[in-house]
Amino acid sequence: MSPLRIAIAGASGRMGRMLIEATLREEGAVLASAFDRPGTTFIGRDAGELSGSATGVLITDDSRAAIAAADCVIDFTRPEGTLAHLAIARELGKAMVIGTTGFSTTEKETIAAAAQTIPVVFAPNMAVGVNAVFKLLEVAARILNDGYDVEVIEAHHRFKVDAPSGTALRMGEVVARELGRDLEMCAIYGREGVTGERKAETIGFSTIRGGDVVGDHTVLFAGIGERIEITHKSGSRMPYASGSLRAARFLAGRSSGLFDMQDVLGLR
Ligand SMILES: NC(=O)C1=CN([C@@H]2O[C@H](COP(=O)(O)OP(=O)(O)OC[C@H]3O[C@@H](n4cnc5c(N)ncnc54)[C@H](OP(=O)(O)O)[C@@H]3O)[C@@H](O)[C@H]2O)C=CC1
Ligand SMILES: O=C(O)C1=N[C@H](C(=O)O)C[C@H](O)C1
Repeated sequence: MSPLRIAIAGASGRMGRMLIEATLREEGAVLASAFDRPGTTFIGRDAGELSGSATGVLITDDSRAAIAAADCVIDFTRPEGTLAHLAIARELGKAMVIGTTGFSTTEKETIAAAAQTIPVVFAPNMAVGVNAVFKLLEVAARILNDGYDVEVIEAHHRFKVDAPSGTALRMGEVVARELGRDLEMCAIYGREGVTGERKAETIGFSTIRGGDVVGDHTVLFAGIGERIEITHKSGSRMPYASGSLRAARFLAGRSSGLFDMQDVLGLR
């Protein structure tokens, strides 16, 4: 069988570098191309340079040519970049794994529309452990149900541009769905001043940004006389990259459809 050809978008970013390293290690996959936006320092340099291994693949700013050379694009950039790459992937009939976070509702609808013609895995967190936590949250919410206040706390590095994290929002969605609530109606994003007493049906979000924290998430169920905390801590970005390659393999041979890591991991 011919190897799965992978294109990495945002190649010189934190995740881009990790994805190049993971692709080079992945059996049955090859790094077909690596690209970044025009003006980025690493254009024209070897894609392996940032992780210390020569690949012969140069980072290009020609996104169309890079996508054309691959079977699947893995994209961890910014919403506007991802949507531009998605339009090209759709036109060329290529699969796409999207890890970017911070999309608006309308932008998410654009992704869903594209997935009617190409296969897409779109997930705020590709790590197996985080996806296991989503399942644990369903169970916890089902059992605890009433009488526990739900708060989601997340911490990330100082460079992160969106808040709350996509993972924190998904955790909130998972718990809200299980409790029969609509997150859009019950989410509280930070508190300040005289807020009044906490309303029972709300789900609160707290965001910490600092240093090089890779990504920590806790969901707190606070009752009277007891507290339950479900926590995931990332020590490395490699689990996100490995999960993305697993997602790319999952898409091989599919013609269209919108999936997330729960589908990839068979957790539905
Ligand atoms: N789903 C998951 O498992 C995970 C998701 N993420 C998400 O992935 C995204 C990227 O994170 P991270 O790697 O830390 O970010 P970085 O800022 O380190 O990297 C982003 C890369 O994308 C490029 N880029 C920025 N804007 C555009 C654009 N408009 N068009 C094309 N390329 C662009 C950047 O180029 P330049 O340097 O020139 O700005 C850079 O190379 C974030 O949304 C983050 O939340 C992160 C980790 C795990
Ligand atoms: O920006 C990051 O770094 C991360 N972003 C994702 C998110 O917003 O949930 C996933 C992970 O937490 C790292």
